[in-house]
Amino acid sequence: MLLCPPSPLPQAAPKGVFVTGTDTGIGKTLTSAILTKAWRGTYWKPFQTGLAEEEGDTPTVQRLTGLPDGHFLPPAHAFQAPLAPAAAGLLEGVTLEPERLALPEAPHAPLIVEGAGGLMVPLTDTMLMIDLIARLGLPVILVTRSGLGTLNHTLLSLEALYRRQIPVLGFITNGPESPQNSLTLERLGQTRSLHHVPTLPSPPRAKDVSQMAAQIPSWESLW
Ligand SMILES: Nc1ncnc2c1ncn2[C@@H]1O[C@H](COP(=O)(O)OP(=O)(O)OP(=O)(O)O)[C@@H](O)[C@H]1O
Ligand SMILES: C[C@H](N)[C@H](N)CCCCCC(=O)O
Ligand SMILES: [Mg+2]
Repeated sequence: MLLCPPSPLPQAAPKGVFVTGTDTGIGKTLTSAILTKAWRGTYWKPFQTGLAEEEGDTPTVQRLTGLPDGHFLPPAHAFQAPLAPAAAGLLEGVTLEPERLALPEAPHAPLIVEGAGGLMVPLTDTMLMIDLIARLGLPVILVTRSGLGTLNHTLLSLEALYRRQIPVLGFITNGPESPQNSLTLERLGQTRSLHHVPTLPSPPRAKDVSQMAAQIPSWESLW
C-alpha cells in the first residue's frame, strides 16, 4: 500500500518553512543556513538543547551565512543537556508549554524554523515536534540522508506528515550523490527533491554555504 495522499501546498507564499529531518545530526542546520542565505530570510530555532556540548544552531547559522543580527530570532527555550527538549527542560525544572508558542514576526521574510531532532521528538509527554509543526501551520522541508537507509526513514516521515495534513514542500538530501534514491523518494513519497547537499571534505564554511545557496530556487518561484 502506498502512503496516504499529501496535502496541497498553499497557493500563495506562506510566512516561511519548517525545516525538519529524519534524524538528529542529519544536516538540518547546514540546510537551514543554505536556505536562510539563499532567501535572505529570518532563522529561528525555537527549541535548542545540548548547549553543554555545542555552540547552538543559531550562532552556527549566523557564522555560516554571515547575515546581520536582524536575520536571527533567539530560541524560545535553550537547555544544556543534549537531549530531546522535554527531557532537557525537565532537568532544568522547566515543563514546556509548546501549545502556547506562536509564530513570531520575521523581520525579513521568509521565516526558516528549524526543529530539534526528527518529527517524533517529545516536547512534553503529550506533544511531539510534529504536533508543533501542525500547529504553526508552515509547510515542511524534510532533510534526509541521501544514501542507504533513507528510503525507510524518509517514507516513514512523509507518511507521518501526510496523516496529519501537513503540507510538504519537498526534501533535501545530504551526503553522497544517490540519484536513484531521490527518484524513488519522489515517486513513492509523492513529493519533490529540492536540492542535494554533497558531503563536504571539511566542516562546512561560509563559502560552501554561499555556493550552495546560489543553486536554491527563489522563494517566490516555489509557490
Ligand atoms: N554535507 C555535509 N558535509 C560535511 N559535514 C556535514 C554535512 N552535513 C552536515 N555536516 C556536519 O554534521 C554535523 C550535523 O549536522 P547538523 O548540525 O546540520 O545536523 P542537525 O540535523 O541540524 O542536528 P540537530 O538535530 O542537532 O539540530 C555538523 O557538524 C555538520 O557540520
Ligand atoms: C542535542 C541534539 N543535537 C538535538 N538538538 C536534540 C535531538 C533529540 C533527539 C531525540 C531522539 O530522537 O532520540
Ligand atoms: Mg541543527
